Amino acid sequence: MAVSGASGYAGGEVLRLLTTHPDVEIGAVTAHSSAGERLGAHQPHLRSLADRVIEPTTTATLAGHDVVVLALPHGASAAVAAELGDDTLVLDCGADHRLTDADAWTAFYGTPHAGTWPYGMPELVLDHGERRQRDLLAHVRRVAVPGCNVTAVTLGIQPGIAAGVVEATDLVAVLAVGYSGAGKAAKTHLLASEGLGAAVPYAVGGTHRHIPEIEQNLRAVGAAEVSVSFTPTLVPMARGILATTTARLAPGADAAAVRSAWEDTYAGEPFVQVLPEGQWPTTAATVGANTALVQVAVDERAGRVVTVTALDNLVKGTAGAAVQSMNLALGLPETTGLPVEGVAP
Ligand SMILES: NC(=O)C1=CN([C@@H]2O[C@H](COP(=O)(O)OP(=O)(O)OC[C@H]3O[C@@H](n4cnc5c(N)ncnc54)[C@H](OP(=O)(O)O)[C@@H]3O)[C@@H](O)[C@H]2O)C=CC1
Ligand SMILES: CC(=O)N[C@@H](CCC(=O)OP(=O)(O)O)C(=O)O
Repeated sequence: MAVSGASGYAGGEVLRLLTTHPDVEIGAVTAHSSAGERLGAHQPHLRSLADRVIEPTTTATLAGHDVVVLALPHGASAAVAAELGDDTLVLDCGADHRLTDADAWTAFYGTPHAGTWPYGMPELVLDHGERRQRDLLAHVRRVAVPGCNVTAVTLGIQPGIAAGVVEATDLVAVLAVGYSGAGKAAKTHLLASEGLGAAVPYAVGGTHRHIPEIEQNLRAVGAAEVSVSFTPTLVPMARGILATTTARLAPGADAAAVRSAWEDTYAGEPFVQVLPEGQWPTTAATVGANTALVQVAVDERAGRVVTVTALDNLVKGTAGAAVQSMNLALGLPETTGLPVEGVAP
């Protein structure tokens, strides 16, 4: 198996998970400007791979691998994937192949649409619970790994939409997000003097590129019409997303129906846990784990449901989702090689 973008945050996290995956042998590690350097210079925490040499990302270096993970900047993956055979399993951690609507892609990303691949969110409820997305991932050879913020919002609110206990036309999502979500290349995000001790909103006012992806997911769950107001805020932590999503309670729904919608949706899910009533998720409890922690409550006064999801953007938000989808595509047990325990404090 090859990992492209191996010097970056997402590629590094894929490699960390693969070092303990029993069915995977790590082959080429490739990147761009760091080609020719030791992997250990970029990923000093990956001791067993430290002496690997980063290769350039070319057809030749990726050829001959059964599985290729692409963790490249937006726009770079389509050309690379086109050179890989149809029998190679390619998992794209970038956004290029997530959206089905080419117009929505162009509106939010400003480039031509590269196409649509099977979507790598196994827990996504389809058609009000008839199926889950995992049912569509067996034997696929292309996977679009979801956006990390998208995963947090979708997992948080989808039980209410599937069960019809919330309205999907007035969703408000506000997120606290860690800096690693922006990637190593985002140097402006790394000015410690500005970032430490500050909460910094970005992509405010309906401009964030994850909005059409969230709406696409919630339509797949069963919402006829979806509208989401989405506001992320950078907070001084390396990893983590805490997504708070609120929605109007549907007519006739009550707190008991809301509780059972959330608990029933995630009862059998290995990587999504609805916490006991009254206990709220924290990002700290998910660091390093392929786990999303979810809680829900009804704000009777406001007539709204409030759901909070915490996850590690680099694990359940990217690399863990990639490995989970890889397992499904290869016919391996879905949980293979994926930690559910976090690191604390
Ligand atoms: N960080 C996160 O939480 C998440 C990231 N993702 C997605 O994963 C992808 C990677 O993100 P992330 O790891 O954060 O980014 P980084 O900036 O940390 O890493 C980018 C990687 O891509 C390589 N690269 C840059 N340009 C090219 C190119 N033209 N051809 C080949 N390789 C190139 C870099 O190599 P080099 O260093 O050698 O130049 C580096 O290995 C992005 O699409 C991102 O949106 C998705 C979900 C969450
Ligand atoms: C802090 C930060 O900037 N986070 C990124 C998350 C990126 C992500 O999930 O990946 P894709 O870009 O592949 O969709 C953001 O909000 O855009």
